[in-house]
Amino acid sequence: MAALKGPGAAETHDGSSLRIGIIHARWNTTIISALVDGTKKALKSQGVKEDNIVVESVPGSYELPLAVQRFYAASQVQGATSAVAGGVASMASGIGDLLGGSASQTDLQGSLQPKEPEQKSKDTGLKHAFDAVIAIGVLIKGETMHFEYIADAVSHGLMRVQLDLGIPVIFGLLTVLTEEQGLARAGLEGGTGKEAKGHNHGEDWGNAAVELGIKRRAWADGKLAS
Ligand SMILES: Nc1c(NC[C@H](O)[C@H](O)[C@H](O)CO)[nH]c(=O)[nH]c1=O
Ligand SMILES: CC(=O)[C@@H](O)COP(=O)(O)O
Repeated sequence: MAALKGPGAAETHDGSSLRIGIIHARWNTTIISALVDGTKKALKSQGVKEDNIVVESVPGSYELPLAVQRFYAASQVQGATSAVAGGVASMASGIGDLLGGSASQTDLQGSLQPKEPEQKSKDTGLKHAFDAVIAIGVLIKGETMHFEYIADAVSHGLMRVQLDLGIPVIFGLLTVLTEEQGLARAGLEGGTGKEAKGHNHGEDWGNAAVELGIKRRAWADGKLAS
């Protein structure tokens, strides 16, 4: 019988034009690493290219809301800078065209020279602002009220950043009462090897980022599902 609880079958989308940011806390690293892996696996299965997944970390979950905000702003700066650089490059190539130098390279005597092989940039990823940011953290209840305060502050902080920025901020925050609960939700129930069981919630977060990234773009163009 299909599971009653959970997001159901993920919608499939072509994520090949998306640029996704992942920002994760480092507290409870074993669980975090599995969640980040699960997230990346889902992103890639929906067509997002490795080069277009940018991963950053912060010490703890409390740092996530500000980090998402600034991380996204950095991607906007990068997008604007590369657009300007692209404009200058195309102007330069236009000047080259006027001088007759774009199709072939000539030396001063005018003899035909072989064209230099095109320089392949090492960084081949997209440079536009992120289409979605996935915030990942794991809060485990301890002896004090620390957990409750952080869980509340981070949840509200991430929602606020999401609405302020108008971009999908995927809520990848586990708020669990025990380590076992955290391990199970990262697909690590029963161990970290082949025996590991449990649903890795990172996969849902990756799928949600692609779906929302694509839908937000369509909505921005006034396109609605018919
Ligand atoms: N207890 C957990 C924390 N605590 C650390 C805070 O998030 C924060 O880094 C610190 O207070 C400095 O501002 N973080 C988690 O991600 N998970 C926890 O279980
Ligand atoms: C970092 C703290 O404030 C720490 O004392 C929280 O303790 P607990 O996780 O046991 O509530």
